[in-house]
Amino acid sequence: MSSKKNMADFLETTTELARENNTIDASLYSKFNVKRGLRNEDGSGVLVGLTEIGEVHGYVMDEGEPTPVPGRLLYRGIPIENIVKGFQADGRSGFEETAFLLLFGKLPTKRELDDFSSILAENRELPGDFTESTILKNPSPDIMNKLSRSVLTLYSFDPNPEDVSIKNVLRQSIELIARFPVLVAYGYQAKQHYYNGKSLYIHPPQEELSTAENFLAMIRPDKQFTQTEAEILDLSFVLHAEHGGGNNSSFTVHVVSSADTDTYSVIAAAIGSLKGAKHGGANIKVISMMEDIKNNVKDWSDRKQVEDYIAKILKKEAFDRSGLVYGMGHAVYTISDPRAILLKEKAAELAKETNNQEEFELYNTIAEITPGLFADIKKSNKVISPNVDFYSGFVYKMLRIPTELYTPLFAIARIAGWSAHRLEEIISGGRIIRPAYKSVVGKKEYIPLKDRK
Ligand SMILES: CC(=O)SCCNC(=O)CCNC(=O)[C@H](O)C(C)(C)COP(=O)(O)OP(=O)(O)OC[C@H]1O[C@@H](n2cnc3c(N)ncnc32)[C@H](O)[C@@H]1OP(=O)(O)O
Ligand SMILES: O=C([O-])CC(=O)C(=O)O
Repeated sequence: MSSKKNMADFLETTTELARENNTIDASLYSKFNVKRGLRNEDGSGVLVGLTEIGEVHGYVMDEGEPTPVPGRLLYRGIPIENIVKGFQADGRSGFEETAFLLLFGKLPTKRELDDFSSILAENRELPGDFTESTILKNPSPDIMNKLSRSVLTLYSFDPNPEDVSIKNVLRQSIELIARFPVLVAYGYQAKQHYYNGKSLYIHPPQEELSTAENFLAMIRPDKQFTQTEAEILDLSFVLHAEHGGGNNSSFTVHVVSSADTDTYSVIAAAIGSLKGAKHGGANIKVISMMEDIKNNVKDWSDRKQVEDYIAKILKKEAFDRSGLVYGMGHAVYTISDPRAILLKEKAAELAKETNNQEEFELYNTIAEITPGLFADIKKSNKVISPNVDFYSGFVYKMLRIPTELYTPLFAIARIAGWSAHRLEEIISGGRIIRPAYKSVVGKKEYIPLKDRK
């Protein structure tokens, strides 16, 4: 009998095997007209669904070619800028109104908004011994990982988890929208305590506070926050709440919902998608990329020095060697992402107040020079600009929010959009999503074990 291999030795001999036998000849994709990443040849997305929830515009078709235009984002047909102006003019929080709009397809009346806000407030508290048994007993170094495990565990606390009737899915969705800030805040506190040796703070949610206010109170030992901090976080929640059906996590919601599974399974899958560095996880990557740039560029005000370093990143010679400048580029937007424009305005205000103007200028320099460098180095005609993740982390940093919470903050907002897409898939989808993969391996013989080499 051969001696037992340990995992490290086993991987040493099998990693290349896995790579070799999973590498498909790149020319076959064009030969069989495969829409890689569900993208057409011209970069536009393959049309796979209809939605009334979110609309994302980044180009217009001109003589069959996508032509860049400034980005536009609409929730249920209403431009995002008008939604923001509306609640800001009233001096109230906007996330609850936005979640209602996304779920129900209309702006709430005053009465409907009050009812919805108080239902959210009443449902924030976690059930039974959930905090002790699930969050504190099983902390995670990663809050997105903790969030998805918490969501999956909520299944066991739900008296009616499998029922996919609209009324039941709506109930589950509202509970999740209410509880996400609590799950994230407690997951963070557990990490701080068990991994970082800090004191443990479990502040109960307060009924009179908005989603953003509650979140800030729950992550701070003294529960204190300023009105400006709450307003900016609320704005960020509104801007992150929805982005059409095609973004990776909302599409995940459509795909998994179409199999007729439970709400917790669907939302856990979406959280896994959002965590990715090319999707919501980019907001954390931007911060580590900026730290790397700050450490490697001597004079941030010297455009040439910054250019040289960004060129190195694009050539896979610096930072994480992926070749990506995080926070830049988008599958739909070209010239601009309207959310990045609004977040940049907030970043400018905060940078002035908190004396972070030098760093703000560095962000702006990178935003300005990357599109040109990208075009030159990658020989690409794809038009790129800062996306929502570019300035959001910098804004959170100036709000004194710890970095590991940046992607979870995205999830606290996006649960509203995911819930709306799940309902839309259940009500209007009606077919299991099942595209085709062509097998290109050919026929092979089964060889008996004793004859294999
Ligand atoms: C909330 C959000 O999800 S917003 C997006 C957050 N993600 C990021 O900021 C990560 C950086 N950006 C990216 O990776 C991409 O721009 C994406 C994933 C957002 C969109 O990508 P797509 O529009 O689908 O472009 P696609 O993946 O087809 O890229 C085309 C080429 O441009 C490159 N590219 C796209 N964006 C960037 C970038 N920011 N930096 C360097 N190269 C880029 C790709 O690597 C690819 O190169 P290749 O042909 O050599 O493989
Ligand atoms: O639309 C996308 O592909 C990604 C995005 O910006 C989002 O989900 O907010």
